Amino acid sequence: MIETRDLSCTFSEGSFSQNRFTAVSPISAVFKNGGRYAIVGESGSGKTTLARMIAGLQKPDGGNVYFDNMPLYGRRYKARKEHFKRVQIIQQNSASALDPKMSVGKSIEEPLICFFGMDKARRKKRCEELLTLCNLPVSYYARLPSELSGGEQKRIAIARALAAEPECLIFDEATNGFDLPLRKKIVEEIIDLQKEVGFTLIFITHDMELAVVVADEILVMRSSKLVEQVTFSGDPSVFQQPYSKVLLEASGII
Ligand SMILES: Nc1ncnc2c1ncn2[C@@H]1O[C@H](COP(=O)(O)OP(=O)(O)OP(=O)(O)O)[C@@H](O)[C@H]1O
Repeated sequence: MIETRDLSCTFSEGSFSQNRFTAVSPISAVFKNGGRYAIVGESGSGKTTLARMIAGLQKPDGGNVYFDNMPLYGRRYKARKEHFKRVQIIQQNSASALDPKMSVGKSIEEPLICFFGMDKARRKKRCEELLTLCNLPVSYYARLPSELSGGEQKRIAIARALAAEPECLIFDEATNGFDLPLRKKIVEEIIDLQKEVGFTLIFITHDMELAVVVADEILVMRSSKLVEQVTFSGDPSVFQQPYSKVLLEASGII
């Protein structure tokens, strides 16, 4: 189980400024193993920063992230390999995170070497399994990222993340530039993968329409704050806060 307790983050307002602004105000939330969660809110509300703190990539200013009650951050925090195995994050610019000179196969094999020390033959086999799992042909093994479409690059990023066999996968939706059918297809694929593999899914989006499809637990964020966290099973009246209703209305759900 992942828990954030009073987790907060501020950033400097500029290189020459002493002032700081709050990207995430203290947030306490629970993410149970194998659950599907969505963090939804407008651009700049702090969703990615919250996710990056959970992923061990952004040190908080206050509070902590707990994995089965063990705190992640200490006074001399250094990002640790075990944590990256536990939580994988697919960030908005996942395609550009792929090394353009590295073949798809090599990219997916990196975590297999790093986390499992697999030999060449086992790596290749596992890599082909992951490509198939992510609806890609095994013949893509030798391709370069530049030889793939945006949607295919996203699937490679997902396959690479799953290679680590994480407990939790954070998917920063960011299908900017993708048309709606492709966004929906990738979302459907993520849900299918979650059901098949069983990781905890934290799905970040500004689109309530996607959040209600993906998640059974929805966290609504606005201006760095957690507005509410609701368990959702199809009935929009569970949302109590006016801002959540604005998002539901904007998506045509109510
Ligand atoms: N490394 C950073 N340094 C300074 N400011 C940052 C940094 N990262 C994020 N911010 C700022 O923190 C605020 C929250 O950003 P964040 O990316 O978490 O929001 P978001 O809800 O994920 O937005 P989006 O949906 O547009 O990705 C924004 O005002 C952003 O400009």
